[in-house]
Amino acid sequence: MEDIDRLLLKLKGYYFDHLSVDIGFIENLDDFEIREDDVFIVTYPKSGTIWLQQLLIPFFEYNFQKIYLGKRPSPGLLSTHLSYYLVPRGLKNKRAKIIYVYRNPKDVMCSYFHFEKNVKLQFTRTFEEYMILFLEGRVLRSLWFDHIKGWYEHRSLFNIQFMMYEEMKKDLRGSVLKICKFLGKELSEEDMDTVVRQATFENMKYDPLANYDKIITTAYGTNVKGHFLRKVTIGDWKSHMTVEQNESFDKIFQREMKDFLLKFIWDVNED
Ligand SMILES: Nc1ncnc2c1ncn2[C@@H]1O[C@H](COP(=O)(O)O)[C@@H](OP(=O)(O)O)[C@H]1O
Ligand SMILES: CCc1ccc(OS(=O)(=O)O)cc1
Repeated sequence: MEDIDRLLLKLKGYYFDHLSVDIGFIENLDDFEIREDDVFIVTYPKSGTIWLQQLLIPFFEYNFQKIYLGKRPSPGLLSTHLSYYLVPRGLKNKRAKIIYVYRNPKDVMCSYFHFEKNVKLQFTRTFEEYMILFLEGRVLRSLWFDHIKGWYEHRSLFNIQFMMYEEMKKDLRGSVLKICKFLGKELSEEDMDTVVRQATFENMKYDPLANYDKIITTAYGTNVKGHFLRKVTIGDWKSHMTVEQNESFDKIFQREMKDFLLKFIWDVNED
């Protein structure tokens, strides 16, 4: 497992991938101009980023199409997996709004494992090996615990709304209402119906835009086997993790997340 540091690129203490990273852009992030009406979707991978995006909007630090973001239309809607300390100064000054989507980390890990397996053809790790890397933060976008704790503990710096993937899954309409309230937007019943319908899994599952098909094949090649939209369940981890793996995950989770205030939903029957 020693090849991780060759496959990934650590910049400013955070893992990026060689393929997509624009080093100059990352180095100058602090000065990137943030506008009052910008909205940022912030996630750790596999937490529901694309669900929030719905339409093809530029991925802040992926930008394969080399769109000049300085000329983005207003309001700008951007998404990022960056850690709180890497984002532009303007965000830390509450210039724009941020929606942070989080998901229970066992399902994140399982979703990420499949994504890596499907997209990166050289990926040969077993689930057991992947779990070790995930829990050590030796994966693209580094440690899940650091990501969520960093954003949550520094929330007073930002104009930020936290959303839970599992709550969106259980009550999409209620979640859209919460987002609208945060963004100061009011939707008619009809528009609300359209937004909710467009964001259902059934509607997005085979949508090439929602699955980043073009971007992914441009970046990773045409042999890519999988899609971004996969299983979409709460508690998928139960069909991946052994009792021992689950116990060791729980031990680390309890140590890392002691006193953490946000709640998590691990099971589809849980409220
Ligand atoms: N409309 C939707 N409803 C529920 N889950 C969705 C969704 N669109 C995407 N997802 C899920 O979000 C995960 C991908 O997250 P991201 O966009 O951050 O990479 C995948 O999880 P699974 O692999 O568990 O199915 C994907 O299926
Ligand atoms: C914008 C395309 C893209 C490519 C790869 C991604 O992977 S990850 O979520 O950062 O692991 C995301 C988006």
